[in-house]
Amino acid sequence: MTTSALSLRDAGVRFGDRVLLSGLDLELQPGEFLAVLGPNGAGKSTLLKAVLGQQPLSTGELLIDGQAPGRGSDRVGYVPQQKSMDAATPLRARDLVALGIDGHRWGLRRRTAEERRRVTEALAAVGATGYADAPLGLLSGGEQQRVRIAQALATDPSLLLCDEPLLSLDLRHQRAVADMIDRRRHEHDTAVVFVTHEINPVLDLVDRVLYIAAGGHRIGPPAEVLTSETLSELYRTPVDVLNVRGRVVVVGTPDEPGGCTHHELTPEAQPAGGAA
Ligand SMILES: Nc1ncnc2c1ncn2[C@@H]1O[C@H](COP(=O)(O)OP(=O)(O)OP(=O)(O)O)[C@@H](O)[C@H]1O
Repeated sequence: MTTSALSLRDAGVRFGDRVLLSGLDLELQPGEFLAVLGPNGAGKSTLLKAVLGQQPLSTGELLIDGQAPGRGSDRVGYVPQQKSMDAATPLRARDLVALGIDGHRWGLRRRTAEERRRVTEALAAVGATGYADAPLGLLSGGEQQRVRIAQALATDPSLLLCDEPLLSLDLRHQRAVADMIDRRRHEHDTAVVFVTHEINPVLDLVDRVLYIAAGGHRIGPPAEVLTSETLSELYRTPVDVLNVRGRVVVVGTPDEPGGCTHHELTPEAQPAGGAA
């Protein structure tokens, strides 16, 4: 039997009286693409922190490739939420990627030829060779995001964690970044955990969705989880999954500012029975 890239058994996280996650069971297979959805404060980033070994579980068990999580593990690549980089930052794209390989080591030392080759390869794999030596602060948001992904993939991890990697990218760059991650998981069997508020750009790539809300969580294929019935149960309030002008949108969630939608689904992925 294949070892799961990520295994969660009865996993839970609570802060005082506040239960964020409980009874979470998940076996994520190598190469599988899991989208993690849910309103602000639901616990999506906390789940990533648990996988990174930065947040202990309150209950249950978490294994990566059959082993306990640990900080600085080569087995896990992490693309953190995008923060704009200071234009004056002295780091080059190449330096950031190199930190993905040896950032956990203390002190200055000369990088080996093998390490330099891995950095060059990682940059080439995301199409960033052209700006490998450019200062990071001068790159566009989309270019910086490619470099972050190169950094996360430089150690050839078996599990890639992405926290809102499409944030502030235009549609073309969203697609390019999503396709890059998709190619990686197909070519290297890298499992992907992809936290996002906007499912639409990756819906055709996603194998399963983990939707976390105050009423608990659901895991399954998008067409099973993203339905009026399931989301109404999760939010404990009537929520509709609608088809509007050829797009499916989720309306009625308590976290919608001014009633606008936060998920848009493509018509092909419209959950059975979920459209108006
Ligand atoms: N160490 C901690 N102690 C107490 N509360 C915490 C701690 N870490 C996180 N929280 C709380 O847990 C909740 C979940 O936070 P988390 O960042 O996981 O949410 P999220 O689903 O990623 O939200 P967003 O979509 O806004 O990024 C938040 O209300 C946060 O304040």
